[in-house]
Amino acid sequence: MMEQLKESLYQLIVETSTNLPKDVRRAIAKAKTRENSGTRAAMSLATITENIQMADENVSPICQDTGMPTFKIYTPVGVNQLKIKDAIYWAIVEATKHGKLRPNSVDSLTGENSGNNLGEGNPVIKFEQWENDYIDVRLILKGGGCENKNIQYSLPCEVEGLGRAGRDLDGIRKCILHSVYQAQGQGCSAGVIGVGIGGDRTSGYELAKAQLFRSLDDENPNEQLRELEEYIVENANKLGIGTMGFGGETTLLGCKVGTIHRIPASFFVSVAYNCWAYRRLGVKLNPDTGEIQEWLYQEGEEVTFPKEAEKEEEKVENQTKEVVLQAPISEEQIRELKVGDVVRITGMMYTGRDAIHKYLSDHDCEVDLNGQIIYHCGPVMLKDEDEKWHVAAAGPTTSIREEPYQGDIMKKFGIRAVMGKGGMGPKTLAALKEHGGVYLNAIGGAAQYYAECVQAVEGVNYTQFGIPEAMWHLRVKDFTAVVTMDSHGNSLHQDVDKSSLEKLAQFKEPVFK
Ligand SMILES: O=C(O)C[C@H](O)C(=O)O
Ligand code: SF4
Repeated sequence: MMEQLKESLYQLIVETSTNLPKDVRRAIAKAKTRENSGTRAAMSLATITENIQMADENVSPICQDTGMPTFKIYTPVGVNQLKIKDAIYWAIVEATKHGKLRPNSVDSLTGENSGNNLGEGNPVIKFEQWENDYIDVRLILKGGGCENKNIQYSLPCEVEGLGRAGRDLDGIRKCILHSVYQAQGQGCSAGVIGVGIGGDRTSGYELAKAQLFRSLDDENPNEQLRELEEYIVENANKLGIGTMGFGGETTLLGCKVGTIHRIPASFFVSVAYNCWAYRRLGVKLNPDTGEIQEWLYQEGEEVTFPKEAEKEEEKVENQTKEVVLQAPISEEQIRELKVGDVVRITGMMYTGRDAIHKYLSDHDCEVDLNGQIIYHCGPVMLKDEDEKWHVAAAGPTTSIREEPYQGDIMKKFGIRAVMGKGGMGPKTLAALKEHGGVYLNAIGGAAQYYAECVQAVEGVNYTQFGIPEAMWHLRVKDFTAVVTMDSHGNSLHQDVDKSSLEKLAQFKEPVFK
């Protein structure tokens, strides 16, 4: 029983990380039909769908951030839950060893990465008992970028763009619309939101996250909530934020709302935002043997995607101009770039994310970064038999976290380009103008697509910060990204934020009485 149980849980983890469920694939396929070919949105979606296909074929992580593994388990009375826990720990360690999960468990005080995804509070495992005669195990791998966009409202409140939100269905409606606006593209839109109405601050968020275990195709049995869910998806998609915040027709793939009782003084609306890389699967297990009896969320026809990212990239390039960037880059080259240009990077780039940015703000760098490109990325790395490193997954991380440091670091070390996703703020924009730099936006979550652009790992520094936080020296070829902030004070992110806030204000009038 134990061996089979371990194996079944291992399979669940691997499938969840590498094979996007069919209900999510259907929603993404539908979003794709709404975008016109030749737009940045169509290009992003083509990259995303090609990436989904590659992850499936390579049995490799869809996105490099394999999140905080969270299990929800129902067991028949009498089943030993401690044994299941042990089997999960084993499977998590094994999946990490094989590059199916990124080592993601970090000591909050020392910053030390445990290396195997275990640690105080990790993974999250929640048990319930039930009267059924099988074990139901569900797993969600929700990454950090979208987790950071979760938001909780306490009613009544004043909602930016929408005015007062009272303690009623219409107030709830305003909070949910606002939650989509405030996420912009930073949680790798188009996303899915789980909403919890009521509870306290903790159980409200729990409820919101539990909604993410519903199928995208289900229908809320509560008529008022069903209407609310439909309204939100329809109207959030009018905000024009689009895939990755590039503008476009689809901003939200789904909205699932649940409600629990509250106490008289509190009225919370909690929103859990999940990126398009909505990795959650489930299995029914035989309680005697541990064998998988059935996979969940996998009803219906296969949904596969053609490889057309390259074609869509070329279409967008033809409308602007194709620029090949190769470090070291001069200030003059950078000044020629404008928002909207598609660049292809060939040559070297260096990864650097949270720990590196903090460190470099008051230390020298072991690498000469003059004229170089910094990639906000925490990859999944694997070592081969010859002790050589290989990139197993390497999409961008949310850049805005580096906002306090970025401008100063670019100036201090002569960095000419930074690449990540979601854009950066006014401080960085001003520094790009002053120093001569650009911000490049890669497609969040497209970890397989970009891993294939990496030809060699030529070195690594700062491994003491852990695998995702180290500075990896990557030799790449044809690594495509869009200039979304240039050295002339232009920012696509600022523009989309402004126009989506204006659109949000159209939904001020009461809808649900
Ligand atoms: O940690 C990462 O690699 C990415 C993160 O999920 C993010 O969206 O910023
Ligand atoms: S990088 Fe994007 S797709 Fe990946 S976990 Fe973060 S938010 Fe999700």
